[in-house]
Amino acid sequence: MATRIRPSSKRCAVIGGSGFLGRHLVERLVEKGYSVAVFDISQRYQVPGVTFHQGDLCDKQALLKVLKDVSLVFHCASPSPACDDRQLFWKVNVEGTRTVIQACQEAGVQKLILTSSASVVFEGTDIKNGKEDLPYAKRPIDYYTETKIHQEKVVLEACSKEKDFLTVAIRPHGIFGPRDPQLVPILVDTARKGKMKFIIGDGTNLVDFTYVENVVHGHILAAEHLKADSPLCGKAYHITNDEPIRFWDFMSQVLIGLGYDAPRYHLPYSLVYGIAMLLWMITCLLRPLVNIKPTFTPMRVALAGTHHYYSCWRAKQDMGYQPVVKLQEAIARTVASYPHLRKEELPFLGQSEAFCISFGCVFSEIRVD
Ligand SMILES: NC(=O)C1=CN([C@@H]2O[C@H](COP(=O)(O)OP(=O)(O)OC[C@H]3O[C@@H](n4cnc5c(N)ncnc54)[C@H](O)[C@@H]3O)[C@@H](O)[C@H]2O)C=CC1
Ligand SMILES: CC(C)CCC[C@@H](C)[C@H]1CC[C@H]2C3=C(CC[C@]12C)[C@@]1(C)CCC(=O)C[C@@H]1CC3
Repeated sequence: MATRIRPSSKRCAVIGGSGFLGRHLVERLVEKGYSVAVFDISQRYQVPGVTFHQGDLCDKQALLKVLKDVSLVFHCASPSPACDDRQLFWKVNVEGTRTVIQACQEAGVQKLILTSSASVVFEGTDIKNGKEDLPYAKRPIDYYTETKIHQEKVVLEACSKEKDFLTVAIRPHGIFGPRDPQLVPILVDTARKGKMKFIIGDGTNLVDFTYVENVVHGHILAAEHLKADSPLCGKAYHITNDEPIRFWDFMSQVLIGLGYDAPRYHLPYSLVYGIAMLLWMITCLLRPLVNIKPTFTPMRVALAGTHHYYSCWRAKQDMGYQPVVKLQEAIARTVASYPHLRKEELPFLGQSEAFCISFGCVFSEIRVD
């Protein structure tokens, strides 16, 4: 019988390595002396020593070519939550992840680290210091979350010491940092349209925002501690900054840092959530004709108006996790990294005019892409 030669434990692949988190992860892995192969549907950068493989993770043959001499795989690919395309989420996050697992097992990969999400337990109601044993959301708010739940289950169930294939899921929350295509750009876009004048709810809700380097650190620690006799096998781990902050304070700090005004008028949470729900249903009905993308989706409103912060005690205990960049330093670095999103000085607009325009915008403007 032919014996399989084990690839070095420092040979890894990053599926989704062209994305925001993926690229930060690749850069850190290279710094730590790993040899890295990136697998992604698109290539957006080049790093010396990193090989790029363009392909769809739903394509097992394409994956096999990359995974054949790799012992460790990070899977951080997903369609953007903003696309709200149920079929695509199922195809990539659930079916595609099954394909990734099969390809890993056939290629002899020993460890798979999945980027899941703390949102897998979020149903739109308060979560305070949530632990990993909270049940999965029975009624997930959006299709993205629905498929992240199935994806995490599939990966954790595949963990098998007998098959020499170990898996773990990292659940970050609200990742931010340089090059993020989501949080800061959407926030600034919303502010530029005059829609960031309002605080949804009383503004005291605490939330986790996690700096990308801390998320990367959590992934690498998980990879290095995942062994047949370790408690990590088949488990999920919250990775946060361990400094919950008021959602609206975080938004305000980023906005002010970039030269925009902080939101200050309050709107009742249930009113905004109801309107967001109504708008979402209308967009679904109209979808065969036009693709409308409202800024205030039910998920975003729920995230903006409820407490949702998580304990990372399990990661501290099992893998020695501690955030490496504190929140205030992380916000400062992030703001400094977006000079192109700074506010350009515009002619002065009176406070009452600004209020009327913004109030109208929030409810009336729907963007048609
Ligand atoms: N950004 C956030 O706040 C959070 C993100 N996550 C998870 O972290 C992971 C990374 O997210 P981001 O870096 O923010 O997203 P991103 O959109 O920047 O990166 C995702 C990457 O996946 C690739 N991809 C998508 N479909 C693919 C396919 N079929 N085959 C191969 N590659 C494909 C994309 O091209 C992209 O490069 C995702 O799994 C996401 O669910 C979890 C919690 C919070
Ligand atoms: C329009 C404003 C009310 C909000 C602007 C900022 C939001 C775009 C972001 C605030 C919290 C973010 C977040 C995610 C995406 C961007 C935000 C909604 C996720 C949904 C990304 C994917 C996940 O797995 C969970 C994240 C939670 C926080």
